[in-house]
Amino acid sequence: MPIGGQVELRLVKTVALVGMMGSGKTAVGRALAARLDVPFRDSDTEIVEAAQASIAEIFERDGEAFFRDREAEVIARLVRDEPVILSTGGGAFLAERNRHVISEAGLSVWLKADLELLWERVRHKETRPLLQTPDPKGTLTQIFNARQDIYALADVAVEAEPCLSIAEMADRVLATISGRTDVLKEVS
Ligand SMILES: Nc1ncnc2c1ncn2[C@@H]1O[C@H](COP(=O)(O)OP(=O)(O)O)[C@@H](O)[C@H]1O
Ligand SMILES: O=C(O)C1=C[C@@H](OP(=O)(O)O)[C@@H](O)[C@H](O)C1
Ligand SMILES: [Mg+2]
Repeated sequence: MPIGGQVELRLVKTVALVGMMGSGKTAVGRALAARLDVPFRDSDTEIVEAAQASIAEIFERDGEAFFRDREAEVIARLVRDEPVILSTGGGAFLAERNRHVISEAGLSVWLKADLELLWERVRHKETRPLLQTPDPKGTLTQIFNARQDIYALADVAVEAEPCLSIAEMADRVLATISGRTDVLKEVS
């Protein structure tokens, strides 16, 4: 991908996007992969395709623990392959096994958004089973508070802001990691 003239950047290490539901992992990850011309993977999508069922159906039918096991398998498989942009599900980074495989093979990037922005993004969607409660905003707040310290373990944090489009967020991630020569190599 040519950036700023003749410089081309080649992804040599998987970049795993982590963070809360609604932080933009899926949307920004897809844009970032397109920008770098590398494959995009989303752990939720892989699970859904393998199970031939939605995330909500898997939670309902098989339970969250089953989903978390499939999620760990998918992430371990994906980080072994060629470097990709990998968008994880919001709960994935909580598990030590996932943090471990991601840190062995890739760079973790936390898309850090405040609660109001997250709520605006998830409030009208029914695709996230953890928010199907009588008080979804209260639940989101609890999850947010419980997870912040764990997301902070990521290698890099990138602030999400309401004024930034998906493409601008992808640019911001790229700008943040562009100095990491272990992740992006300049090809002339
Ligand atoms: N920077 C952004 N600007 C506008 N909308 C966004 C942005 N990032 C994400 N969105 C939208 O917010 C919603 C949640 O984004 P998504 O990528 O699914 O988040 P995650 O995968 O982290 O749960 C989607 O409708 C997506 O299109
Ligand atoms: O935060 C979580 O525990 C979850 C986040 C979801 O992914 P997104 O973060 O992409 O919405 C999905 O994996 C599942 O609903 C559980
Ligand atoms: Mg997602």
